Amino acid sequence: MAVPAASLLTASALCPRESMQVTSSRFNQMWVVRNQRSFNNHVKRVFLQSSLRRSSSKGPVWPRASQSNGNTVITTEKLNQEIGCLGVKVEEGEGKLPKLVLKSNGGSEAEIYLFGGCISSWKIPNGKDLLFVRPDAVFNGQKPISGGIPHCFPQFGPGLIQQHGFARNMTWSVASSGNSEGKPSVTLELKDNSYTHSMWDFSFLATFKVVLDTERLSTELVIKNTDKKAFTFNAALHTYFRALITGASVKGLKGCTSLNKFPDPVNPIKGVEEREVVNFPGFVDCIYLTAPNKLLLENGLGDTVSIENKNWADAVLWNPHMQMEACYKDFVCVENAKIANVELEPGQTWSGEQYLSVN
Ligand SMILES: O=P(O)(O)OC[C@H]1O[C@H](O)[C@H](O)[C@@H](O)[C@@H]1O
Repeated sequence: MAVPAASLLTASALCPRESMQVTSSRFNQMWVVRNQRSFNNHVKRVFLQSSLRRSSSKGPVWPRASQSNGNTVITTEKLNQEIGCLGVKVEEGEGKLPKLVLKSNGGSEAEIYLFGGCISSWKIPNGKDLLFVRPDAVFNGQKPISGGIPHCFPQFGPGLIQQHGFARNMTWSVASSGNSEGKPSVTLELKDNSYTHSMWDFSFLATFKVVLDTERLSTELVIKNTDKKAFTFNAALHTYFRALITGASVKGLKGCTSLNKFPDPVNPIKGVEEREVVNFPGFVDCIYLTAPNKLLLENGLGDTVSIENKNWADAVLWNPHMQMEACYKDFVCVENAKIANVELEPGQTWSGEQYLSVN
């Protein structure tokens, strides 16, 4: 299946600083004046906490553009000066965690928490947020954000390290930002540190590029082996879509080999999906191997979301049903995944692209 031509690369030009300052500096100044004190306090707190944790080889590292060691304290103003540009700014999010806010010329919006490199919101021009954050999600920089598009890396799990890996549990830094023809973009990055080495003893560079178009949210995850030895990993984008569970369904999985993790997640039942349209009548936790590059989600709220990908070989459907009684009716997870291990020799890269869109 063809992947949309709207390539991530075409939107990669950095913002011209001069035009960025003319267009967004007043807004940023106003925001900085209003928020700098509490935000800086948060920055100091995070820095102190992470310094303490670093001494015991644990915990997130505060991000910095042009990061060398990740330990430098940076203010909102500085962060905005470094990465803010037309359609991209830094704001204080839930729990005072920093988030990037992207606004396209076409009226769509996205929010990305640096903690977890997690896209928490994707609003199409009519204001509907097509992503979902669970009501029990915490924004304390300690636990992964339960919602939006969390990363599962370097394992989907279950496996030897924490469920879904550590990437959703660390603070990513901002490598660059840009705006091409009204489409804002940011590239986040995550590198190994003592925390990751304590679980998975390899050096890596993960970059995550996000481009927001009017009706499309594109991402590209690139994993590079920066070690001297080969490593293997697997990964997923654990996307939570807002939905009405009784009306939600996914098309495109018929014929795929399925690994049904219900009732025993450690010994999934192998089968073949025979349904044209897969819905969510109860607990669902199922891996689909070699899924097509395009799935269609009817979210039950009147939207058809196209979920396209390049190189995310597999898919996962998940809904916890009564295990999460308070919210299971309001979302489904349709995840692009790479379940089989990818092996990377030193210097090699792997990339996976995801394109979410509505008509
Ligand atoms: O609660 P989490 O760690 O975010 O994981 C939530 C779920 O994610 C995936 O979809 C897995 O297939 C499930 O087995 C898991 O329970």
